[in-house]
Amino acid sequence: MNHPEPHKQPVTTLTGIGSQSAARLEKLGIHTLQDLLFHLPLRYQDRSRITAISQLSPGMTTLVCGSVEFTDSIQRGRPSVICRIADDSGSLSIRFFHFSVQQSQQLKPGTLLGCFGEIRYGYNGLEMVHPEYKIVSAAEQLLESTLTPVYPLTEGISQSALRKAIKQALALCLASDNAIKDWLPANLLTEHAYPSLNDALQTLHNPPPHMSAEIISGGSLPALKRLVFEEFLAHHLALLQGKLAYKSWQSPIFKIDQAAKRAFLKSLPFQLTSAQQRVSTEIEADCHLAQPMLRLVQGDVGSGKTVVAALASLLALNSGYQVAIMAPTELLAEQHFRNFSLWFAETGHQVLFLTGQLKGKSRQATLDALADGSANIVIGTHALFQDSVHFHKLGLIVIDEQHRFGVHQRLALREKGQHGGLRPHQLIMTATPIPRTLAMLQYSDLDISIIDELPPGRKPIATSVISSERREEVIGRIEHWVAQQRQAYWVCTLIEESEALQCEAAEKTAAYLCQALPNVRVGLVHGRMKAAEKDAVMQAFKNRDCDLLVATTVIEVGVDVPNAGLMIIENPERLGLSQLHQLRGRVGRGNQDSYCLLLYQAPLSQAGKQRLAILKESNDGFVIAEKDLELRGPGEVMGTRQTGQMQFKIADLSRDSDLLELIPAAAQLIHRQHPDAIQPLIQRWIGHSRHYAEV
Ligand SMILES: Nc1ncnc2c1ncn2[C@@H]1O[C@H](COP(=O)(O)OP(=O)(O)OP(=O)(O)O)[C@@H](O)[C@H]1O
Repeated sequence: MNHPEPHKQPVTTLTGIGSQSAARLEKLGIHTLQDLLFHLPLRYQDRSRITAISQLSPGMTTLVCGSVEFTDSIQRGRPSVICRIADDSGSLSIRFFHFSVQQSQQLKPGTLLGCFGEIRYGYNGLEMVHPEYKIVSAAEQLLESTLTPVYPLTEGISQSALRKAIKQALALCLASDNAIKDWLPANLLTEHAYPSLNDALQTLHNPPPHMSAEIISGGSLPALKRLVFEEFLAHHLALLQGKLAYKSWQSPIFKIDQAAKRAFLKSLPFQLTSAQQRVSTEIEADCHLAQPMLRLVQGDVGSGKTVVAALASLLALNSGYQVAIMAPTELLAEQHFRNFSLWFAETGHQVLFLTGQLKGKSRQATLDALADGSANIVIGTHALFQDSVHFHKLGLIVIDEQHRFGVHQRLALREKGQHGGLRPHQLIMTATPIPRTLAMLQYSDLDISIIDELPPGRKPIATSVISSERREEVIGRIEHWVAQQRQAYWVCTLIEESEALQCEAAEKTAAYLCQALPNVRVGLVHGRMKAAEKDAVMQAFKNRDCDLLVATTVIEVGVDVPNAGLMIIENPERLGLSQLHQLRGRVGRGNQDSYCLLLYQAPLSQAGKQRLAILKESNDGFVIAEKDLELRGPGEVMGTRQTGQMQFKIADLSRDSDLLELIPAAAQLIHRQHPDAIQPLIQRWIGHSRHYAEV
């Protein structure tokens, strides 16, 4: 093949890969030769030397070679064939299953047999069970000059077929005049002592035998580090690219109406903290430019992000633009709706509510009001960005709790929000402090503001870790608490994926608590209730018509009832620390004492207790997020709970996160000195994802 870019050729150009195998390889995400090159081994086998039989011990996976002494069929237990081989140092039983008569006949006494497999204890001492084997005329024929790669497979593709395909791909793509281009500049490679792309791929697919398999798969090998580095860099560049692309659009310039701002602030029952003021000023500066704002506001639970969003909205409204505010749950959307309706009541701006639950005529009326501009602010869930929603003049999008939506959704929304040649400003709010290194991957397309101060008078939430064996005692405490005119939450957590089970548990708990606490007015809220029902319960709780709110984790974000100062969280051991911190943040929102009881299911491991103790010791979301990262590793923290998280081909966050901090400087260097490398790097690792590159 003399293709100028052989790595872009489909796998069917290889000998032995027909359309059927190609379809199977697609399941591994392999379409082109380059995909094959980046399909790295899971581990390696050492077939570069033969182990003498006398040196074998159980658990070893190794190559042995000996001449056959005898071969016997065994009918006892699972039918098998036992072949005894011997070298100069001793003899070993090899046990085969599913062996045909023909296969056993090949193993005649005196035949030289090489076997690769694991050594175990058998009936008669050590044995090797069902190894890969080869009949040879000399032991040297068994030896391989490099470690043997073991690749992740898919049904219908054997290890040897994949090895052959990758070998061919390497030969075609890495031949000197056809080499796959190395887009990392030489000075970057030298700085980090990384090998070239060509060398890295050769090494990873065919490492020399002196490299230990652990070093390779443990992530400390420069060849692997280099590829991971390149992959992280590509993701970072893609996000930056998205930011630059968005920033190159025109957006409305919001004027700052000082009198309106003063009047608005005066109508609030509190004064802004200096952190809220600082962040508001940063937002004003962004929105005063003709390029769109892309700003993330990070603030710990209860730090007062909502009012900052309201001030940003005021800017848009006073400049004649509409505002869309998206919250991750109906509950939170409803709460924002109530707050905004109250705050903007005097200003004459119309605030509307739109969720998937809104149907028929009222939905149509809302859509009409947004389209003709009679509605100024709309608050809702994902439903805001459905195709049927058209804005008259959308100037600002606020996305609350954005970590729930993930990178891809955020970028998709950015695209949807455009109108009339102008792109709306975007403000993104999150209460989940993401450790700095991970923020680099999640948020490098955003400017970040941090509200690092809580409103005055907040007291730390006293947190206790209590065994579920003391459940009755805890229930007694609620009675006492409610008698003091305070309110409480009881949060039921179950395996998160099963919302149905979670709701069922909450229903049972509510029924039990109703019975156990006859003087306490118990409410129930869970994800399967209709919006109107939920709203009624929440409203009752807010109005103090309900003392104890039994809830699932739907109340995790945003819910704000300052008189509720006691929270019991059942089975906290099932949740991540940051999520627990969010939940706990529902209390401690006023200036009275507040408590959180983590009612764990006994027995709990030492490590589990240690994890919960972190919450007891700290009330700072950033500290907790860092500890969570330390304990669970970035894979867990970023991975499972996030939707739309990044998919990596090679990088593994739990192994490679130490490389993340090198990335911003490398990205700057590429932007400054090698801008031509940006697109190829993005394409190599991410492809033509619209979500990243062009918005
Ligand atoms: N500067 C302030 N002084 C006193 N109270 C404030 C101040 N700012 C906000 N609050 C009040 O603090 C509470 C929490 O504010 P808000 O709901 O905006 O927090 P948040 O940052 O969105 O928290 P969460 O992430 O938990 O939803 C609200 O009752 C709000 O009215």
